[in-house]
Formats: sequence, structure tokens, C-alpha cells
Amino acid sequence: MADSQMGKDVSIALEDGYSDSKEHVYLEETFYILSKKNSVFRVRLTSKGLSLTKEAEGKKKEQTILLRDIIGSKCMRSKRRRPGASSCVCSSLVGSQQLKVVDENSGDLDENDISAYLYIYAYILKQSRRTLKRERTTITLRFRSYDKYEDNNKEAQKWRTTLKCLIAGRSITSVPPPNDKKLLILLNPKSGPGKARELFQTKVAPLLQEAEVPYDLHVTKYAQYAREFVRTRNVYSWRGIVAVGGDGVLFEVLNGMFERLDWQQALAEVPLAILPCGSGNGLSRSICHVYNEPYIPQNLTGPTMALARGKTAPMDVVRIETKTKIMFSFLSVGWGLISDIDIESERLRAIGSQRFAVWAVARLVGLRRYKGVLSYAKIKDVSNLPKPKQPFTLSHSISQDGALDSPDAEAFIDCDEHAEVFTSAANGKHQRVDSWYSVNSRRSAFFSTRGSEYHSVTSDGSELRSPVHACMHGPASHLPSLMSQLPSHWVHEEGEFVMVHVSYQSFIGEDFLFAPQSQLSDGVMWMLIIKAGVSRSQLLSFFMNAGHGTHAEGDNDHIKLVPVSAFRIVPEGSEGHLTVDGELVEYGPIQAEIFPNIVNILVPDNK
Ligand SMILES: Nc1ncnc2c1ncn2[C@@H]1O[C@H](COP(=O)(O)OP(=O)(O)OP(=O)(O)O)[C@@H](O)[C@H]1O
Repeated sequence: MADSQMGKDVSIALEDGYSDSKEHVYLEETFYILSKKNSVFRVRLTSKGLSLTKEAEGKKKEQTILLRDIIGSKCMRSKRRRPGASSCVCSSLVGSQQLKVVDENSGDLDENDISAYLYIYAYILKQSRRTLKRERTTITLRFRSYDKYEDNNKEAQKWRTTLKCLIAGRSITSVPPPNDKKLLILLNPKSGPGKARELFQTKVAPLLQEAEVPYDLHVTKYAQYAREFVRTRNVYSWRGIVAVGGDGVLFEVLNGMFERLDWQQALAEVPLAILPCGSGNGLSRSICHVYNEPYIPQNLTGPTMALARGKTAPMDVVRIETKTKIMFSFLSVGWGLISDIDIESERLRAIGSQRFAVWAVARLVGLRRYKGVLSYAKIKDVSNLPKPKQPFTLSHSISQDGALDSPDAEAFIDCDEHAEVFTSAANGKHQRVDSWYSVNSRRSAFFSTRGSEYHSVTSDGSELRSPVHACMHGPASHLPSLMSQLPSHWVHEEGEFVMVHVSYQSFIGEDFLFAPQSQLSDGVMWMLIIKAGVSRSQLLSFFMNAGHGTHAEGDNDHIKLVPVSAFRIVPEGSEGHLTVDGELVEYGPIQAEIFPNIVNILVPDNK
């Protein structure tokens, strides 16, 4: 029988009533707690997770750490004590406070301790006061049934391999599932208040290391870097592409994918993900909302766990046409008040998401009106939507070949004459160069995830770049061209507007629950229309209620939220802001239509 140590920092969420008879038990062992005499833990590794039954003084208490909350594990040995250290090296029981472990291959290991330690890392959901958050828990199991380290290690490795197979959703084998592909991480150091590097190093890298997820990290050098990168590289060599920053970097990644000739295959095979370090973070907030994952600004535990687990879900994408460009969007299109706030508050970037609230007050004082024509295809019943069609039966178009149903096809040429392409990564890459560490004074061991690489991009411009035409591909439009007449069943509204803002996600920013019903893939865009004539007090309560998603409720002639599948905005004049996913686009006519299930996105494993 193996005797064990449960580390002092063990803190485990109770899962009452979690003894389902269908649960399959893979491994079972009894461990003793060193700090508490007469306490025994029966530990079972099951299809549900790690079940720990504590038996003390005739009483039993069962706890389960769910598999979905476990991120990884590691086998360790005890560390050699310093000569002259007081405790006796012959002691077979090491007090929990004194336990120091090292990697099983370390030269600093204690040959006298034949135990093998299995560290299991979990991030458990805990309710503390009114907020739900994930707490890190380490379970330490000490295997020492046998009198040779090799045999104890074999036992610990068996647990580790089984756990790895279960986490990966693979059948149980005697070798751990391979982690053959890395994640591609594109990090915008300028996003939000400029803390993306620091957040990645302190919040993300440690978790990826515990989960043994290797990655290639590229820090963007300038705007459009991520877009060019995704367009020109062999994206199939990564198991996912992660944008670290605000929604703007993911917008670049998405559009870079649509600039590839093989966009269909690339989007089908390579999932996308976002780690929120920007000021708006609408998509990440929405994903957490849909998957009941707590969203805590600058705490990236939940989104990082989603990267590690690799669960994907389909997401809708909206195809947008302006006079000269075609682009694809995952979050929103805005005209008027919210876009003005978004763009004009740029100067307050240093204060993070607070910038929106501060600028909202300024814009309410100097309220603007915009003249124009709004047209949309209304969805009559959102409760009874047909199941979205599979996207890859769609015909596809490129925006430069005249195949678009445009009378003036020239206007839709979307080739960027000035775009450039990178040559192979080989010459610009090093193994974790020190420039990374210099950003934060703390040098970290977290970058030791085997196989991960840091690619310097702040170097001397030694990457060779050559010009290339970037053309937008993607599914063909079902709409008439931007200047042509719309179908007769569309609704038209002409007049003065304070804003029109359309989103296909539940949140458009961390604190703005724009469309509570919205799902990642439902084929619906939610159009918020605020007409001129709305009073300042109505607008004030609109913003006050935005956090709860009740901003468009109640009897108000000036504010309405309409589900649509396509729309067109034709603003009058040339003064104003139009935004797509928070990025400024040319001011003028714009139209959009939704394509369901086009992209696969990494999501939390909570459902
Ligand atoms: N290295 C860089 N230097 C300057 N700009 C960059 C760089 N990398 C990316 N960008 C640009 O920065 C802009 C903003 O990026 P991002 O969306 O990450 O941050 P944000 O605007 O603060 O966040 P959010 O979109 O959530 O409000 C994007 O338009 C992107 O193209």
C-alpha cells in the first residue's frame, strides 16, 4: 500500500452528491496524511475526475476535483538537503512544511528518498462573497510502496499518464498522448494599457507550463503584423492561433485567414482564440458569458485553461462591405455614439477600460446626431431559428475578380498594394531571448515549457520582407452591391440617429451586456437603434443599465434592439465614425451579412 503526503496547500472544493454510479474508476489507491494522524485518503481517478474520500475517526467525507478543472500534473523527487541541515536524511517521513521537490531528472535530487511525488494542478471554481473565481490547488501524492525509486516512479507515472489521457479525452494507454503541435501566440504589446507582455508572462505562461502546452510566441511589431503573419505562414503547423491583446488583434488574425486562398481549409482546421489584454475585450467577455466561465479583468486563468484543453466551438462571422474594402468581423459594427466614444477615447488608453465611461460622459454633454438611411432584414422570430447551415458548402469569392455582384467591381478591389510578406521565420527566431525578460524585471522559469519558443520581433528588422498583393477571399455575398437597390422585404428608416450599433456577441466590452440572448453561432446580429430626440436622461439610464443588459428594455420610442440577418447604413455627409470590431473604417455606405459557423474558436470546457 502506498503511503502518501497530501501537500499542505491542498484546498479542495466540495462537490456534494457527486457519486454517480456510472462513473468509471481507472485507478485507486490509499494515502495517509502525514500532518493528521489516523486520517486516510482513498483516492480514485475516475472518468469524472479525482475523487478523494477522507476517512478520519470513523467519518467519511468525499470530494471530487472535476477533470475539467485539472490542467496537468508532474512527477517529482525530493530535493537533496543542504549539508548540515538539521533534519535527518534517513527519516522516511518528511514533514509537509519541509518538502522540497525537484524535477525527476534534476542533478539535485535526494538519492535517499525513494518516493515519487505526483503533483496535480487544478483550478477550481469557488464562490467567494459574490464573485465566482478559479483558485489554484495542488494535490501532492507521494508514492513509496516499493523500496526502489524506479518502481515508485512507475506507479506515479501510471497515474500521470492515465490523467493525461483523460484530460485529452483519449482512450487510456501506457504512453501519454503526444503534444505534437504548438500553439501560435501573437501578442500585441500596445493593446489596452500596454500590459499584454507582463500579463502573458505572469498569468498565462505558468498555466501553459503546468498543462505542458508548447507554444511559439511572436510579439507584433506594428499594426497589421498579425494579419500578414497569418496570411503568409503555414498555419497548419500550429494547433491553434491565439491573439493576445484586444479585439483588434483577433480582427487582424481573422482577416489574415480570409486573405489566404485556402481560407476554407485553414479556418476548418486551425481554431482561433483570444486572451483578453485590450481595453474592450468584447469577444472574450462574451465567450465567458456563454460558457459560464467567470470573467475577471486581467485574470486570464479561464481563457488560458480553454487554450490548454483545446475544446472548440463554431462561431459566426459577418462579411462587411464598404465602398473600397471587404472585411470579416466577429464582434460589431458601429455608427455614432458608441463608435465616437471608442475612437475618441483612444487618448485615454493608459487607463484601460475606464476610458469608455469617462468619454461617455463627455459625449453625452455634447450629444451629436447623424443623418442617414438605415435598412435591415429583420429576423421575425429569434426563438425559432432554423439550425445554421454548414458553412463550407458556400461558394467562395475573391474581392478582386469581378465575380462580386457589383456594378462597379473596381470599387471592391481589396488588394493592398503596400502589403508585404515575410520570408520564413528561420532567420528572426531565437530561443527565448533576453529582450523578453527585460520588459519585466523578473526573470521567470515559466518559459521552460518544453519546445516553446520566443521569437524576437523587436530586433533589427533583419527579417526579409517582399511585397505581395493581399486579396480578400471568403464566402460570396448574397446581398446586392452596395449601391444597388435592396430587396423589398427589408425595413428602411430614414432620419437622424444618435447611433446604430450592431453586435453578434453578447458583450461588446467588458461591462456592456449588449445582447443577452446572443450565442456564438446563432446566425443573428443584434441591431441597437437610438434615434435623435432621445433625452440625455434616457441615454444616461441606457448606459447605467448596459452592465445588466436591460438598456433596451422598457417603453422607449427612441431606443430599440432588433434581430437582423443583414443590414446597410448609408450616412449622409462625411463627418463621423464607423467602426468594425472597434477598429475605424472609412466613413460612408456600409453593408453586412452574417455567415454562420465559419470559424472554430477555443472555448472553456464548462458545458
Ligand atoms: N506592435 C504594434 N504597434 C502598434 N499597433 C499595433 C501593434 N500590434 C497591433 N497593433 C494595432 O493595435 C490596435 C489595437 O489593438 P488591440 O485591439 O489589441 O487593443 P485595444 O484597442 O486596446 O483593445 P480592444 O480592441 O479590446 O479595445 C489594432 O488595430 C492593431 O492593429
